[in-house]
Amino acid sequence: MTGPLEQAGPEMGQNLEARTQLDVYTWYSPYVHRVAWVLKLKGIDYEFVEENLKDPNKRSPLLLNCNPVYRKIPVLIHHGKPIVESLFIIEYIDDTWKDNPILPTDPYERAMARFWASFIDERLLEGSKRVLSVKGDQLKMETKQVSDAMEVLEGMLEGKKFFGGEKIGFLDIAFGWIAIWLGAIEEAVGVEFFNRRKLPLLETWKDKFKEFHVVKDSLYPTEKLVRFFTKYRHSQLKLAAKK
Ligand SMILES: N[C@@H](CCC(=O)N[C@@H](CS)C(=O)NCC(=O)O)C(=O)O
Repeated sequence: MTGPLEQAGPEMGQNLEARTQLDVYTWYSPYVHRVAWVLKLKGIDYEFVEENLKDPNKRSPLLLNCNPVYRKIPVLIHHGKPIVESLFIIEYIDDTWKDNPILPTDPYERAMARFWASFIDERLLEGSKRVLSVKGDQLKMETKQVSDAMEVLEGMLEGKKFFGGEKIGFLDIAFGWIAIWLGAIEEAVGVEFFNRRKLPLLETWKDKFKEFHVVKDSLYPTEKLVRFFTKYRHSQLKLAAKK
């Protein structure tokens, strides 16, 4: 999926489903999906503007203006002001549209939620990108790091339905890509992160998360993701071989 995402009037929001079905360049982006899940969860209408990320040297003037530092998507434009970085965008949305809050209100709980969300981005999101890009002993090491992080998450689900407790919250949204993307990465690389026996709570959470109404609509066939990650892996390994 893609960005920038622009909050807009109801007429523009009505086009959302059509636009998300048609997106071609960045449909795979977990960062964009997590923002879109929150916008949908809160019932916020928005215009979805797609960015073609194929050529790293070609970025739209809109993206370059909105995110001159990282030149990455997603970006949320609200009242003409851009907000970047998916987790910050989600916090901004939660602070601005108060219905269906997803972050805890308690300051300590909020700080912890931020801590775990950044743990997940570093250890799991970046970790699984590294898994896709290496072979041999390095692959074993990176796979173990991701599996260890999964075990930490399993422990956090003890006695809970969702990471947010009884209902889906900030961490479920931040971790959500795991439920959808990680299995496809396992298949593309031929490794195992999700061991049903070792991680039964995460397995149950994964199934429940995928059933959640805002998530259900955004799922892609696993084969499409596996094909995407296989291609990505080949290009990364080819690049590494040239170095
Ligand atoms: N930490 C950022 C990561 C965003 C990110 O990596 N976006 C990718 C798409 S999945 C991107 O824009 N890549 C373009 C590039 O690196 O040039 C976030 O949470 O929003």
